[in-house]
Amino acid sequence: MNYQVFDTTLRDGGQREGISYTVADKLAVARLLDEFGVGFIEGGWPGAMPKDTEFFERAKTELELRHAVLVAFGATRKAGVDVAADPQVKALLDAGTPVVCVVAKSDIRHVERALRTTGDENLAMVRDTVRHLVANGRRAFVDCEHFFDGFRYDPAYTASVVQAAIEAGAERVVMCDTNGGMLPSMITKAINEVVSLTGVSPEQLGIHCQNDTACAVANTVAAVEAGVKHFQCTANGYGERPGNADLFAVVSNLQLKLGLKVLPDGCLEKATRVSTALAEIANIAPDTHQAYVGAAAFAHKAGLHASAIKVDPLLYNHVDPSVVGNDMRILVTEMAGRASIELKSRELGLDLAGHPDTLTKVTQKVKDLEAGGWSFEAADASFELLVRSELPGADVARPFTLESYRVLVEHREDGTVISEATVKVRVRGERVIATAEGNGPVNALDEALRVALSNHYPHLKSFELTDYKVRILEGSHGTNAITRVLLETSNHTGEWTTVGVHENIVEASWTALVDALTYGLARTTTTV
Ligand SMILES: CC(=O)SCCNC(=O)CCNC(=O)[C@H](O)C(C)(C)COP(=O)(O)OP(=O)(O)OC[C@H]1O[C@@H](n2cnc3c(N)ncnc32)[C@H](O)[C@@H]1OP(=O)(O)O
Ligand SMILES: CC(=O)C(=O)O
Repeated sequence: MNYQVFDTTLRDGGQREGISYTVADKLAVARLLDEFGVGFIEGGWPGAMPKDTEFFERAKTELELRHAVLVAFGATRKAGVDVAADPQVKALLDAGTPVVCVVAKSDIRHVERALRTTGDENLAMVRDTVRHLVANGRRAFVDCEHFFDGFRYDPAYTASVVQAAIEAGAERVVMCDTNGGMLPSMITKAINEVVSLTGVSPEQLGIHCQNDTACAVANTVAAVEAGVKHFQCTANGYGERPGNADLFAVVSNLQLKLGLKVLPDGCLEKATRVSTALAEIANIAPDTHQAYVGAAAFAHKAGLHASAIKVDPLLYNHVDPSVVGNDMRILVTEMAGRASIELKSRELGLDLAGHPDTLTKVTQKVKDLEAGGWSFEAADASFELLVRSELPGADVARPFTLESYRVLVEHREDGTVISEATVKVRVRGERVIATAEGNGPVNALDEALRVALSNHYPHLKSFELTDYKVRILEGSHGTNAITRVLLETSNHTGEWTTVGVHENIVEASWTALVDALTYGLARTTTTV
């Protein structure tokens, strides 16, 4: 493959606030990145952190990579120090990777003020380090820190760093937008100028963009369009400050928009799964709105979109979601039209194509309910029950009818608070009264209802309430706010979400609870 996809999730990605990979995490991340087909995995800075040193040690026996080669990251030798005597450079060789990437100063202001040395000594540091690495059998890449800022300030000096690295044997010189302040047009201009100033081919250059202008992906793509074939990215854009160029967006753009083959066959469709798995390991909630791989990347809310999608999904999707392993979803909200309802119902296994009246009724009902505070967007189970109840010959068998319920909350002298609920229901012709305690009113109601239904529906036992979200919505008069409850229930076959809305939180919860049990029982009994 002509292109070098260089991943630095384990090095620059780890510089994101909140991420702290263990060595086991790092090994797991490397395996996933390899599965995704990247060509290079920068694993960390051996010698700087014990965890990174251990990672490279363990990688020697525990990592079997199919696509990628491992890269150790470090810095050029210290100013005034013999390269062979520099312990950081020695640690890079000890890591035993085929490739080493060293960061070098390429902005004369940094050389003089941060390194506190001369331009000539910095060039010698670059040359010595690259030659030493190459002499020890390593492929050497050089990350030119603050390349674009430096090139604007003193083009001749920055160009001389590039030339020094190439002449010493560096395979790639990577132009880093370290402060992330560039825009795509600035990247293109600088690359064209550096190529003509140095005579270095764009193919010998690489790109590494921080995301401080929110342009890291665009800047990376611009560099590739300018002829650069090595690009550095991180999974999900993790990295220092606002992060780096998101690997998944960059490779998807290059493959799907520019038609460049940057990953091995069959890898791009793993993007969504790998992105989510890497978020789990980083212990960061996946960004649902992330381009290409987010859960909402192909989620459509607007009725007009749905009506066109009904004709052809590509009318409102920039690519087929399956090419990156994602799915399209239709959201049902007050913005839905009949087409949204039809498509969402189809997603849930209900064909409403021959039921125009039902479509109209459900659409209006959703709009009316949402105006009153309901939200079906995240409550597919309640939506499905609503559709089924509007179908001709309504096919939802309610497992019980309610006569009444009552909940008491008791604060005892010793400070404990106990809730007790009594429900009176009719189940298959039988009147049942059941009472139960719980740690809160909703828990007590749930318990009491289960007791009441358990003889007729023994598999209710497997249902578990897994999430309970409450949102207080402003009422029109300020004082009469209403409550929306979203309830997530699961059993061994899956999970489902229901919604309830009322001025009274217990009643809102009861509505969501009844839908949860009704829906769950409909899925697990043949009687419904
Ligand atoms: C742009 C980037 O993101 S590059 C990646 C940056 N990543 C990290 O810094 C994470 C890991 N870093 C560390 O663990 C530590 O900073 C270490 C181990 C590398 C160095 O720690 P210390 O020796 O305590 O030095 P400290 O961090 O205070 O300062 C950095 C030193 O490296 C020098 N340095 C900075 N860049 C370079 C370079 N490209 N080549 C050589 N030396 C460099 C600085 O001049 C400074 O030297 P000094 O100690 O003689 O003043
Ligand atoms: C090397 C690097 O991470 C940077 O310059 O941003």
